[in-house]
Amino acid sequence: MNQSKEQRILNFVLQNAVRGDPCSVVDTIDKYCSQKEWAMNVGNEKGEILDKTVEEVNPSVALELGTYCGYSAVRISRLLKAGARLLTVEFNPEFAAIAKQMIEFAGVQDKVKLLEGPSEEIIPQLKKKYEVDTLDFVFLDHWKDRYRPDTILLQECNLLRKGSVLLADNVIFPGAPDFLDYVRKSPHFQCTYYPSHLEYMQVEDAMEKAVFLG
Ligand SMILES: O=C(NCCCCCn1ccnc1)c1cc(-c2ccc(F)cc2)cc(O)c1O
Ligand SMILES: [Mg+2]
Repeated sequence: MNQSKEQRILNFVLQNAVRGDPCSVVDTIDKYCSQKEWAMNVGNEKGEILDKTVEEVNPSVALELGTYCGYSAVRISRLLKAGARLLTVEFNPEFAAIAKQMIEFAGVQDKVKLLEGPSEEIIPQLKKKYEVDTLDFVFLDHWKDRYRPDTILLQECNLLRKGSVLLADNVIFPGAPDFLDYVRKSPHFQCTYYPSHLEYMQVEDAMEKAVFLG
């Protein structure tokens, strides 16, 4: 049975990165995906925007929608203070299995909880099943047509508080036009646009930050 691309990425990390060193895992994934096989990790250029936002927010509780191979889960969790945690949601079981191993190899498993399933089912469970009060930071990187409905669902579930920060990947490519329109027109969000490029490519992309105003 031939390997998946995601399995090849994981194997390259297991063979070339330093166990327990999140930065080396991030750099090794970027090396593989820029030189050998493209993959939809947020990448280093947009990753630096992610880093700056996480450092600015310094979240106690963070949510990621769209784990994929765990690149941004490792990237985010390496910046979290002691006791802070990241909940990351992945729908695809194969991706989740790869991400679990990636997170463990990076040594950030104590900060990260990987939740498998559809975001529309998991979000309403966060308070009671996962003991979340409100979310300080949300990274949206899953199906682009789920950004807007899940942002509405987060509000309906009272998971956002005044100052909660949403950061969305790919708002230009593949694009999330309905999400951009929604948050930019909503009186409940203060938005900032960060032009960038698609991971490992010279294609235009961008990230949108949307701060919940309550
Ligand atoms: O689709 C993307 N991500 C979601 C993957 C599935 C999420 C499953 N899931 C997890 C939780 N709930 C649902 C994505 C795509 C691209 C891309 C760019 C160019 C191109 F030619 C093809 C693709 C670049 C990204 O940066 C992306 O993030
Ligand atoms: Mg993305």
